[in-house]
Amino acid sequence: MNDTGLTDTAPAKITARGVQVYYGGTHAIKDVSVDIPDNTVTAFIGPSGCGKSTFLRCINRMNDTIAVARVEGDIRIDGEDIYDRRVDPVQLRAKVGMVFQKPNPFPKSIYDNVAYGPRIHGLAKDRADLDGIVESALRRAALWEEVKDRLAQPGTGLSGGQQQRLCIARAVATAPEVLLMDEPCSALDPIATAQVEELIDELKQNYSVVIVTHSMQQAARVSQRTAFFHLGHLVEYGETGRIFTSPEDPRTESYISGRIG
Ligand SMILES: Nc1ncnc2c1ncn2[C@@H]1O[C@H](COP(=O)(O)OP(=O)(O)OP(=O)(O)O)[C@@H](O)[C@H]1O
Repeated sequence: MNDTGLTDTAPAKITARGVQVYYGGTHAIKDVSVDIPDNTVTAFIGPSGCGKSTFLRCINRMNDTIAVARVEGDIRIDGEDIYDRRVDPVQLRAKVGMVFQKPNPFPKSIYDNVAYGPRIHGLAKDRADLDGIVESALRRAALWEEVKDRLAQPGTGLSGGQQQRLCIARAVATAPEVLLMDEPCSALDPIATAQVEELIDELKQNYSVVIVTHSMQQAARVSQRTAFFHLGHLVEYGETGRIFTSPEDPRTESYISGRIG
């Protein structure tokens, strides 16, 4: 590992090279290169406005939906350039699922929330197959036992923590390989947060999970690797324990000791 965030060993799931993001005249991400491994939780931390969410959104081309945003550089998943003209962003987002800060279930039943992606991507051959996909996604999101008897009820009727797990179930239902989470616990109480954190730990068995968090405690609890961003730069990236106990860059050290941010 060198200090720019590149690994020399195992092949990375996600590789970024020389990524720049501009919002009109604002240069939000400055020459970021990073290798993100599979079956790992990677945390993005840093002060407000440093670009964590912007960089996360590059990984499933969500910045394409922002008219003033411009992304440059190279981002690959399993070696495939996700910005290649032949890549359909809708297909990409099935492969790279995203969970947002505020739980945002669709105004549909619990079942239909989870079935939505598999339906639009034609992943189920019949109703029984779809039922199986929905059940398996809800189980992966540790929600099945709580909702199996009320699948026809609205997703919006669940508690905040349950809604967030429903959104995780919706994301995993399309058999993604990468899960992006943008402050997924910030609207949750401590008990729901603990449940979602436990779930994140389990999800890494099947996915490369990347989480933006404002909570250093959360980054320390859930992630194996941490990337510290500051003013659009990726300042330091490495094994989470090392970043928190012996950061190499004075900016990282200032942030984790509470002097900036
Ligand atoms: N849609 C947008 N249009 C214009 N500028 C934006 C947009 N989104 C973000 N920015 C700017 O890009 C920079 C990085 O913002 P970003 O939201 O990625 O930071 P962040 O580290 O995730 O912040 P926070 O922790 O506060 O969510 C900031 O200067 C922000 O004002």
